[in-house]
Amino acid sequence: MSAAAAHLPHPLQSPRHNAALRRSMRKKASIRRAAMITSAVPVLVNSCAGKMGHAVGEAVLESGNTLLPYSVAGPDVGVDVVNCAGQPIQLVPPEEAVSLITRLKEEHPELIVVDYTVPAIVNANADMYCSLGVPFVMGTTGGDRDALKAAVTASEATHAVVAPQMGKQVVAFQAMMQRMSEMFPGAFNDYTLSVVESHQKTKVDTSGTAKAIVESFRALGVQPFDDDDIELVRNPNDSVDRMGVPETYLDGHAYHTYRLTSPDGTVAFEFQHNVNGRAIYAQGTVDAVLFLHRQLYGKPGGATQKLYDMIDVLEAGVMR
Ligand SMILES: NC(=O)C1=CN([C@@H]2O[C@H](COP(=O)(O)OP(=O)(O)OC[C@H]3O[C@@H](n4cnc5c(N)ncnc54)[C@H](OP(=O)(O)O)[C@@H]3O)[C@@H](O)[C@H]2O)C=CC1
Ligand SMILES: O=C(O)C1=N[C@H](C(=O)O)C[C@H](O)C1
Repeated sequence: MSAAAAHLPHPLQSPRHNAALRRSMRKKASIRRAAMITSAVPVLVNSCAGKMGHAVGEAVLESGNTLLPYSVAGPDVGVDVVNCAGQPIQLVPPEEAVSLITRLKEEHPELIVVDYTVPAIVNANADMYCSLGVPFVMGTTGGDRDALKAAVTASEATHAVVAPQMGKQVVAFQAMMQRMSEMFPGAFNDYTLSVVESHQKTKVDTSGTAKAIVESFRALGVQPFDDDDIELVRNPNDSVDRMGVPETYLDGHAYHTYRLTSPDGTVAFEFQHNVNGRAIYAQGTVDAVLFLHRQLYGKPGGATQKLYDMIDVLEAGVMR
């Protein structure tokens, strides 16, 4: 070493080097965090025997995440195995749900459950996931929604995304109506509301999305309107002739029209969201799974909320 160099600070101690070292350590930590949250998320979908569960199973695989090869199905399911994009999924009866989920949670500590079952069991399933401490995305509609949300909020060990609507653009419309009602409460005072929704004939309940959006119309001041006032179309002929549903989508469509009319009949507003197929819900569900996983494992301290909805997921900017 030359005499001049002997007077220079050792490179490992120079301020510039230390700053570079800190930058490099920060970058490595961020890469480690990113690796953790972009590694495949293990997902159990109940029930892959149903239409939405099946579509979500395929979307999980398509997204490069891990679809676990089991699914809790209904009590009367006629087959043992269903095929999701080439992957066989073993169907498990509801009475084996607790032991299955307990085992899967041990094997996959970052397990997230997705539920697309039936309104009659939505509360029982949510209570089960809460008691098992497994995070879940609840797409199933109906049941007692207040009790469902209260169960998640009160639960000690779990977190959930609960929403009747997972389609990004419909969620954005829902958020817009909610914002409008908060910004301009009473803007539609005394207007008359009518709502008609058409779905496949197998849908057993009233649209959960319509119910959620009607809440905003109530806050905007419309004349008394109960959820029971929502008109349901389940007859395929009416879906085609009256609502304009293409015949190819009779087995999977969701057409909603909300009409607001002023007290003297001189002003009218109409809002529509018409969805054919199930792709936007399946993709949104995967976005919700990744959002929940990121909340739980992607940041120091974990999730800040117990209960999220799809407006939270949309606001996080993570919907594709
Ligand atoms: N959040 C959103 O964006 C969306 C929500 N949905 C909602 O998702 C739900 C499911 O819709 P969809 O897939 O069309 O309905 P399906 O009837 O096609 O599927 C429901 C499935 O749940 C099964 N099931 C019944 N009981 C149980 C049980 N105890 N445990 C596990 N599975 C059970 C049924 O089995 P079986 O037939 O043998 O009884 C059936 O396979 C509905 O509430 C619907 O409104 C739908 C689309 C989008
Ligand atoms: O059952 C369906 O199909 C749908 N259910 C959800 C609801 O009830 O709001 C969402 C969409 O309408 C499709």
